[in-house]
Amino acid sequence: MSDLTIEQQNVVDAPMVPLCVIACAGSGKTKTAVHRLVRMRSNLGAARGRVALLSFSNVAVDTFRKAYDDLASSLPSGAGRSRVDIDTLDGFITTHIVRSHGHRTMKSPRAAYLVTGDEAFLDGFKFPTATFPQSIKALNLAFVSGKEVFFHLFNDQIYPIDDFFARKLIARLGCTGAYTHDLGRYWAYRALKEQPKLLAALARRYPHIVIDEAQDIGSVHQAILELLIGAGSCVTLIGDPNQGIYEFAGADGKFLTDYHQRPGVQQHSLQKNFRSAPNIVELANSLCGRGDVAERPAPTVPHGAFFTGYKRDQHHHVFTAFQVAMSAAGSDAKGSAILCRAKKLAGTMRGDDAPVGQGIVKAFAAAAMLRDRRKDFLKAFQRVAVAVVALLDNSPHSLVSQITQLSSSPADRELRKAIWAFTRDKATGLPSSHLIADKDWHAQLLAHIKVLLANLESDFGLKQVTNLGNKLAKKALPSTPLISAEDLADSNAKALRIDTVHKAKGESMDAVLYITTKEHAQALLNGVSTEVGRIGYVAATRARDLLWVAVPHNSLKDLRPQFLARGFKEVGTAVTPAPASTAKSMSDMGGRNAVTDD
Ligand SMILES: Nc1ncnc2c1ncn2[C@@H]1O[C@H](COP(=O)(O)OP(=O)(O)OP(=O)(O)O)[C@@H](O)[C@H]1O
Repeated sequence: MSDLTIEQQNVVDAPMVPLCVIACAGSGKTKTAVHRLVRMRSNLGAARGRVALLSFSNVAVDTFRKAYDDLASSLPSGAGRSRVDIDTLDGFITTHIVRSHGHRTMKSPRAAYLVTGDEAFLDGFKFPTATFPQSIKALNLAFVSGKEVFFHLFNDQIYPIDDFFARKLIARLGCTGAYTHDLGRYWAYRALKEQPKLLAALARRYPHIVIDEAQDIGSVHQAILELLIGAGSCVTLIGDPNQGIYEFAGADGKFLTDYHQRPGVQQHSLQKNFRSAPNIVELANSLCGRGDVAERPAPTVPHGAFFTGYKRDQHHHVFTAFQVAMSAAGSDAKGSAILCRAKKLAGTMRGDDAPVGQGIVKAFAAAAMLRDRRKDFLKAFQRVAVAVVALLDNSPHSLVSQITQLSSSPADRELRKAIWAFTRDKATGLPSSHLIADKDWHAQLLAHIKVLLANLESDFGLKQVTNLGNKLAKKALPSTPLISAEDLADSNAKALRIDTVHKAKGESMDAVLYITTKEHAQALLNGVSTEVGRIGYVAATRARDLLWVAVPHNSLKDLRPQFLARGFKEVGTAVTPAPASTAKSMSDMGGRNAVTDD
């Protein structure tokens, strides 16, 4: 453990009390949390309780699990090495509360199951809005001043849902055993409130809970944690309030920032940034008002924070110029990204095509694109599961969940295997998106689906609908391949990942290009007091060596003085790919004189 810094070591060595660790970007929260976990486990010795380390994404959980497996070998064999649970907070809640005990509170005769939101039977579970009825999937819950409040989001705006109506709708769905992601937390909270023995048993089983990325704890999560704290669990929070970007989902970071004020909570802080070059750490400090210290020396390659302009619909000029700067900086294309705030813009910049086909055929077409273009096999599998179930007659409401969630039933596992095989295998299952959509792709889809449905009937007793032809009609399919010619050519620009800031959270990247609107750039420059400002902060602090912020060309005049005042340098985008010898001049680009305005 000698490679920990003193501040990290202090967290690891702290007594077994609740900690509040406020840590800057790139400060090694992962390493610190895993070392702390090993120490806690070691301190507990043969004691019976388990320790839970919880975070918010599956990627973070995988990283923690690997790191724990490596480190835990240092524990003596009797130290209860395996009495540790590493999971997402929602995974923990689902496993220990909702799936095992939720049905009693939900008044469901069967165990609770998660719905994706696309199941056909959910058409009967909608709530009215000012415009059109919305699916229960869009119903959100928050605690405001200790009171449950129901709402939905539309165009980034929050709209309340009538309390009486929301409760009735949730209860009606609850009776079927079904819950959405948001409602899973609601039922977990209610189950703990209404089943005191369950709460006591859970707190006894988990006397210590450590939560990473604690700025993302929403109000319902917090209400659940408060119950566990009240029942005796010792909860440690680790996070960075400046990276709180889930306010829209009820996570305002206050639980983390105020936690140290509670009696018995020990406060810690991590202020060394291992990720970014010193001038990017300085910029981060200037945005958030902290005084964090860069652990890395300045790289010898061109590096730093730059801004530039782009013209409407001409992002590709910026992409090209950024790639030139990346090669001068020696940035790895696989470990770099173009980021933006909105999912829709990320999709447009990636060239995601508008979905084709209609109804169930559209779902299969989307699945084929997810598999062939995005290589996202899991999402493709989930889409296929929903589409196949929609082709079955009178199937149980929980069937999609039985297929897509890990189930202990051997029959469910076999069914899952069959749907996975269909998703993967282009020759006998979901046809290749390289085929002409309205001819070959659709014909193969029909033929392969018929075989699959026949097998599902013979092996699992699942009957197909009688109007299969109608459900799989060849409507709105183009007479070209589903996948575009550009994708087939696998163009260079596509080699660079394009994603939302939310997706890139927690990652380190060699080079980051943050594409902004004027409003997003202004929020970034204003600091971390708003959510959009914090989104900009998260984008900026992903970068190890190179950060570019691109703003609409016509806002450059207004924003330029503020960028320069924050320490950014200006670059133009009319850069032609240049030999490595231009690297030095890229590093020196700065101020108005060096600008090649486009
Ligand atoms: N004591 C240390 N010595 C050397 N490198 C370290 C140390 N602690 C952490 N690091 C490195 O710092 C980098 C950033 O760590 P990590 O990704 O855990 O940061 P983080 O605190 O989660 O950041 P963020 O909140 O911005 O995502 C990693 O490459 C990690 O290996």
